[in-house]
Amino acid sequence: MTATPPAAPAATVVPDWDAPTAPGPLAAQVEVPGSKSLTNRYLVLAALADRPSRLRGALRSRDTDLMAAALRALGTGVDVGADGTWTVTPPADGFRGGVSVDCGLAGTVMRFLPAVAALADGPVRFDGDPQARLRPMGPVLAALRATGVRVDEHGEPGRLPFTVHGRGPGFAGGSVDVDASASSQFVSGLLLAAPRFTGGLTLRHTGPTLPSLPHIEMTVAVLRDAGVAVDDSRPAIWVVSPGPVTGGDVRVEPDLSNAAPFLCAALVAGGSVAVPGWPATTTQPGALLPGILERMGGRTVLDAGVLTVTGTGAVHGVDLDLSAAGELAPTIAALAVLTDSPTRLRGIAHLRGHETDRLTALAAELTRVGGRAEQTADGLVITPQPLHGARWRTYADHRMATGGAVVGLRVPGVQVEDVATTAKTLPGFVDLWTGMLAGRTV
Ligand SMILES: O=C(O)C1=C[C@@H](OP(=O)(O)O)[C@@H](O)[C@H](O)C1
Ligand SMILES: C=C(OP(=O)(O)O)C(=O)O
Repeated sequence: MTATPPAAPAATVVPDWDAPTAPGPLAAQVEVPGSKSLTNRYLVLAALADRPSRLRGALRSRDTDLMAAALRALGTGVDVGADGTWTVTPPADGFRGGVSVDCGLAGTVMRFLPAVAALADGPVRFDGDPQARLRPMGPVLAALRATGVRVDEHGEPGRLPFTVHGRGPGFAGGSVDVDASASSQFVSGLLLAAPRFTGGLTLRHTGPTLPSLPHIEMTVAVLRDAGVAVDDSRPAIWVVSPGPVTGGDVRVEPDLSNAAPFLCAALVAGGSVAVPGWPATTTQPGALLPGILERMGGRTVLDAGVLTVTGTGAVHGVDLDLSAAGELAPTIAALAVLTDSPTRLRGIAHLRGHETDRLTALAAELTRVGGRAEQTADGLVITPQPLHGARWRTYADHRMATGGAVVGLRVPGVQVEDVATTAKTLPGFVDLWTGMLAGRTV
């Protein structure tokens, strides 16, 4: 008799997703859900505000659910109505300590909430997914310590897990030097809570580079919209005055970075993809997409708030500094392997500290499908080659998954591992993608 090994529990088996090839030129409209970055900023500001707020068009996803859960643990009321409107009620008696925050893999949760926790009336413990424990946190913890907050680290220095010992509503804030070359979120997180420090905050960036400047401008813009005085007149120095954060109603823009794979599909397959709700002006780094896609062979038209991208199937390589918009890099890198000339992406060394080491992950997966992809000190060089199907690994990274979908449009047999990881910021991704390929309005 042969002994059969016990079957693995069914729940651990996640089937790969066969990325569909494009059936022909596209003619689709895709309604992209709300911006992760704006939703999580508005949630934090609403929790710090002087009255309840309502968020319309907010993103419902793992990262925003984690932010809501953390703010609830700290004593904030966060309710999602049947029509998708979020109501946020700040805690009447200040933030509650003695609680834990699960950051998942969300940079916005792990970087935005430690400064809020400094206002809590006791210790707040932070932890997250195994991969979250690899993401850099040190400059945030050092800045809090420099202003008198006790922080206990429980693992590797400068990483999750750690405990912030809240100083209560009388926390003074002060003046800090922060090296934010590894993530703009170090700056954003400290600035967002700063109006509630009794002395406000002066923050000076000291590092050699500063990625994702639009995301810092987004932070300054949402603070000003909430009535907070922010002086950003000197380069790399921000001064936030103490004062009330005005609550109220806000509408969240669509997530332009999540629009990227859909818009890229028009270049790869030919035809057109339209995204409604495209803002005329925005601080989202996705605002750079039309210019990038034009350089790569697309035509873009913004008319009455609808961005339409039209392609022919011919895609060209580019030399691109993506430091302002690093979160677009996985999608652009996936597109770049389908071009007729090499691409160089620069200014994105900090992607090594994203959901995964994205430069290593992209080089590995683009090579696995037959492309040539080499890492440089601050980016990637991608040279198109004849491609073939393969299992596309995703490393728990939503943008690796959507990148695999882009490659699969042209390359038969791309099987995307754990496509459900897209739920980090875009839970309905597969339905939107298949709807787009069927030429529907989705
Ligand atoms: O503040 C934000 O909402 C974000 C800032 C950026 O982080 P980095 O500066 O770490 O790249 C971006 O990549 C991330 O997706 C969202
Ligand atoms: C870098 C990203 O996320 P996070 O907010 O977790 O840093 C991203 O969404 O590309």
